[in-house]
Order: sequence, then C-alpha cells, then structure tokens
Amino acid sequence: MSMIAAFYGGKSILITGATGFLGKVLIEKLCRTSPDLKVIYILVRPKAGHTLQQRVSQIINSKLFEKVREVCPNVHEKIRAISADLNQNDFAISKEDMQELLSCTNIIFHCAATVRFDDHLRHAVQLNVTATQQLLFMASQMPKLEAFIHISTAFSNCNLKHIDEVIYPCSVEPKKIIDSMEWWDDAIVDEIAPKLMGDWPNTYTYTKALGEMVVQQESGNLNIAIIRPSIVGATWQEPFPGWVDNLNGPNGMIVAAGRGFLRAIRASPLAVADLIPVDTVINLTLAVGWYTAVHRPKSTLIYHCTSGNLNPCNWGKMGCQVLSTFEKIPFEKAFRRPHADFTANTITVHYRNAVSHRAPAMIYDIYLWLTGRKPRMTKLMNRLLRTISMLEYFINRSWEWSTYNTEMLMSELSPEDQRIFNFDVRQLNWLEYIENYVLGVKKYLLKEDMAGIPEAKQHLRRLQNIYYLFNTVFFLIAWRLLIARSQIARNVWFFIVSFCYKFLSYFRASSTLKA
Ligand SMILES: CCCCCCCCCCCCCCCCCCCC(=O)SCCNC(=O)CCNC(=O)[C@H](O)C(C)(C)COP(=O)(O)OP(=O)(O)OC[C@H]1O[C@@H](n2cnc3c(N)ncnc32)[C@H](O)[C@@H]1OP(=O)(O)O
Ligand SMILES: NC(=O)C1=CN([C@@H]2O[C@H](COP(=O)(O)OP(=O)(O)OC[C@H]3O[C@@H](n4cnc5c(N)ncnc54)[C@H](OP(=O)(O)O)[C@@H]3O)[C@@H](O)[C@H]2O)C=CC1
Repeated sequence: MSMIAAFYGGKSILITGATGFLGKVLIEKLCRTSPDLKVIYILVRPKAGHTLQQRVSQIINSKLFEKVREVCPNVHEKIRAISADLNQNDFAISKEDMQELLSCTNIIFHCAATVRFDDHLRHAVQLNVTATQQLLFMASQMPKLEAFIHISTAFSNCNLKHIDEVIYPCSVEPKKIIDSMEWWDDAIVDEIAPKLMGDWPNTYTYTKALGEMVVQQESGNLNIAIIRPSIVGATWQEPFPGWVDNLNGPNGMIVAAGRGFLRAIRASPLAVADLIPVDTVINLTLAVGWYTAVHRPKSTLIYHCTSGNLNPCNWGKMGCQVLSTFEKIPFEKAFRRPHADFTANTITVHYRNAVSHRAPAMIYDIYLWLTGRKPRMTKLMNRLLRTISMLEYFINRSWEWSTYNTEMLMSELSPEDQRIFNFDVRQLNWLEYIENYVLGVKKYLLKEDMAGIPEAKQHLRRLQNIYYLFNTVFFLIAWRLLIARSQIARNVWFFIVSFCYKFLSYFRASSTLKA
C-alpha cells in the first residue's frame, strides 16, 4: 500500500495555479492515486469569456484526464473551483468561500505565478511575492493545515553558479519592495528595476527569489517546504509520455525548429540542459507534501528538482535528438525544412539572423504581398528572435544544484512509493524522452494527426526542391551580374566553359575510338 497515496485520502487540498501546466498534472496525479481524497479547492479566475465551471470542465474532459475519469468517475465532485484573483486583496474570495477554505484546508500547494520573463516588475512582484505573502497569511489562520508547499524555480538564484538547498537573501528586503510598489509610479519602477534586479536576468527569476525570502520570513509556525524545479518539460511516463500544452521554455523552440523557422540559436552545445519532466516534478511535490506533514522537519526544507547532477544531458545532444526526430515525425505546414544549429560566435549569430531568419521571412512576405495576401512572416520572425534573446541566458550557462534533500527523501520512501511517485531522474533515457517530447508537441500542443505524416513528408520534399531551385536561380543571376561587371569573373567563366568543352570533346573522341 502506498503511504503517500493513503496520506492524501480524506484530505482537503488547496491548489493555486491549478489551471497551469504543473497544476493540471498535480490534480491529475492526486485524483488518480488518491481517488478517496475529500476535496481539491482550486483558486481560479474567470478568463477569456469562460466561467469557472467551464474552465474546470475543460481540464477534466481533456485527454490528460482520460485515466482519471476511469479511476475516479466522480472527479467533477472532488474539484471545487473557487473564484479568486491573486492580484486582488484577499484574492477577491467571497466571505463564505474564505470561511470554508480557512476551516477545512489540510494541505496547500502554491503553484500560481507569472512565468513571463518580460513581465513588468510591479506585476511580477504582485503575483510572485505579495500573493505568496497573502497566501501565507491565510495559511496561518488554518487550524487544520498540515503542510504548505511552495513551488519556486531552480533559477531563483541563477546569479550563482553553485546552488545549495538553502534560501539566499536578496539585497533589498521583499517587504520594502512590496511597500514601495504601492507609492512608486510605473516610471520610477521602470527606472529602478535594473538596479534592484542586479545580476538577475529578468523579473521572473528575481521575483521568485523574493518570493522564497517571503516564505522564509513569514513561515511562523507553519510546516513549509519549497520545491525548485529547473526547466519543466513534457511528461516522461505519466499519465502518458510526451504530454505538454504550452509554448514556454523549450516547447516554443521545438515548434519553431520543427516548422523550419528556427535555423540557428546562440547556445553552448556543451552546457547542461537541465530539463526535468513535469510528472517527475509532481511526484516529488506529492512526496514532499506527505513528508512535510508527517515528519514535520524542524526547518523549512528546500528540494531541488533538477537533472544535471544525477543524469546530465547537454544542449548539443538534445538539439541533435530533436532534429533527428523531425526526420521520422515531421510537423505539418513547415515554412522550411527543419535544420538548425547551435552557434557560440556573436558575429555568426548576427549573420545567421540576417541570412537564415530575416531574409527568408522578407522574401516570403514579398511573395504574400505580390499574391494579394497580408505579409506576416517578418512580424512572426521578430517575435521568435525576441523570445530567443530571452532564453539565451539559460542555454549558454551551466549551473550545479545540490540535491541532498531530494535524495534523502527518495531514501525515505517505501519501494512502492518509489515506484508510484518516481522522481529518480537517473532512470530517464534522454533519447527516448526527447523523441516522445517532440511527438507530444506534435500531438498535444499542435494537435496534429499522425495520419498526416506522409503528407508532411511530401511537403518537406517539395520545400527541398524549392530550396534547390531557388539556390540555382540565385546563383545563376548572381554569376550573370558578376560576369557583366568583372573581367576576372569573365576569365574564370571562359576558363571553366573551355575546360568543360575540352573534357567533353576528349570523352566523345575516346568513346568513338573504343566503338
Ligand atoms: C539545434 C536544434 C534546436 C532544436 C530546439 C532545441 C530546443 C532548445 C530550446 C532551448 C530553450 C531553453 C529554455 C530555457 C528556459 C529557462 C526557463 C526557466 C524555467 C522557469 O522557471 S519558468 C518557465 C519558463 N517561462 C517561460 O518560458 C516564459 C517565457 N515566455 C515569455 O516570457 C513571453 O511569452 C515572451 C517569450 C517574452 C513572449 O512575449 P510576447 O511577445 O508578449 O508574446 P506573448 O507571450 O503575448 O504571446 C504572443 C503570441 O506568441 C506565441 N508565443 C509565445 N511564446 C512563444 C514561443 N516561445 N514560441 C512560439 N510562439 C510563442 C503565443 O502563443 C501567442 O500566440 P497567439 O496566437 O495567442 O497570439
Ligand atoms: N514551467 C516551468 O518550466 C517552470 C515552472 N516553475 C514554477 O512552477 C509554477 C507553475 O508554473 P507553470 O504551471 O509552468 O505556469 P503556468 O503559467 O502554466 O500557470 C500559472 C498558473 O497561475 C495562475 N495565475 C496567474 N495569475 C493569477 C491570478 N492573478 N489569479 C489566479 N491565478 C493566477 C494561472 O491561472 P490562469 O490559467 O487563469 O492564467 C495558472 O493557473 C510556478 O510557480 C513557476 O514559477 C518552476 C520552474 C520551471
């Protein structure tokens, strides 16, 4: 019998960020392994014309929840959506709902965050710091609370090279920043942001570091743990391999490479690609929830959920496997044949951006314009290059994260729990994982049918022929222009033509003699 699964039986669990990438996998695993849990409260905001109930139904009726619907047919009754906006005071939760949450909650998983790298500092502080502070305040009023699990990121200290499972202080106290945000206007925030952020590359990683400090400072008597995942990727094993549903992190790059937009990226092929499957993160999260509640460690434990020190894979190997998977499983509607490489040299990057990214986009836009359609490729390409520029920081460096607490927890689990809540990345076969990842991007993110593969291959062959034709025409025009302007080019051309003529004459003469 799984101790972890049994632990969640009969429990009331509060989840923030439940509609997000990690949140969905968390609910799925909880409902599948502990169908006898009492209730999962999820704090959800109505969005894009969808009511709360519609948002929940969309999740429960999705492919990801296929197994859950079998194991726990009354899953609709287990999930109680509470209208909440984490940007508002008291999260804009109604009095009755708040009362129920305060009196019933046993475990909190705090996943909500803004994960955008370019978010305005004010918004990032509001969600990643102030909302965390407010949630901790709510937690302190929950008599039945057994554990508060905060999801942070392994990159909250990306300004360091070696990172231990401890909280590192930021130079300015989070409380001061929260207070200042109330009276600083946007112009002041914009001016002061780079000074506050120092050597953090973006508002996301900086505010996640502040969020951890808040957790430490406001922990009081709460039983808290922090989980720091690195770059979270598609599912490895559960509920099925390759599930992914957003364009964050590597996903967008895989789409861009598979559709032939991405041709070159500034990256160190030997830098460690610290990817971690989302189901591994969730298994660790549930194990940490159990351990924190049952063993009540004396201090707040931090768990690194990373792959680099236990089973490293570098960007070079990952990129090769992504590209070789496209050969077998091409994406539909490719702009060009997938071919991309990593380059470390800045001049080469500028050259490749001009020749391999911007020029084809402009040529295609001219073609669209000439055929009476709206040009769009240059805009799309600029967006891609902007995204790449934000990701570059993470693919040109390696970090070392120690994993003592994570390994300690692994050894505390029963063999049954080690199997059901597996977070041992040493068992991960990268080549197989990446192949399933690319397949998952095609099936679950791009929603492409596998039956379309022959047509996609045919399309790539057509693109290849267009590429050869374009290059030949381009070469001939360039050569013709050169000959018209340069005596040297004319001499070379004369030499080549006369050489070919002599060779052909000799070949013809010798074959006539033989006959
Ligand atoms: C040699 C072979 C190469 C083969 C590929 C190999 C893969 C290598 C990849 C390397 C990737 C490394 C990634 C490292 C990441 C480190 C992460 C740290 C971990 C974390 O803790 S947090 C989670 C990560 N967070 C993110 O990834 C968020 C990043 N996103 C943003 O910050 C913003 O979205 C961004 C990129 C600034 C764009 O902002 P904006 O221009 O305002 O666009 P929108 O977000 O509003 O979206 C508009 C539009 O664009 C679509 N979109 C968004 N992102 C992408 C994308 N990456 N690729 C393609 N399209 C994207 C979005 O869906 C919208 O479309 P609409 O149709 O709705 O308009
Ligand atoms: N994905 C990754 O690679 C990594 C993620 N993490 C961490 O994991 C956690 C989850 O990330 P992930 O699932 O990828 O993020 P997503 O962007 O997929 O999900 C974010 C969640 O937060 C919710 N949310 C955002 N703003 C509000 C608000 N004002 N009120 C209520 N809910 C809100 C979103 O709700 P809505 O659907 O309404 O927008 C969504 O459910 C984060 O803490 C992140 O820092 C850490 C390392 C890597």
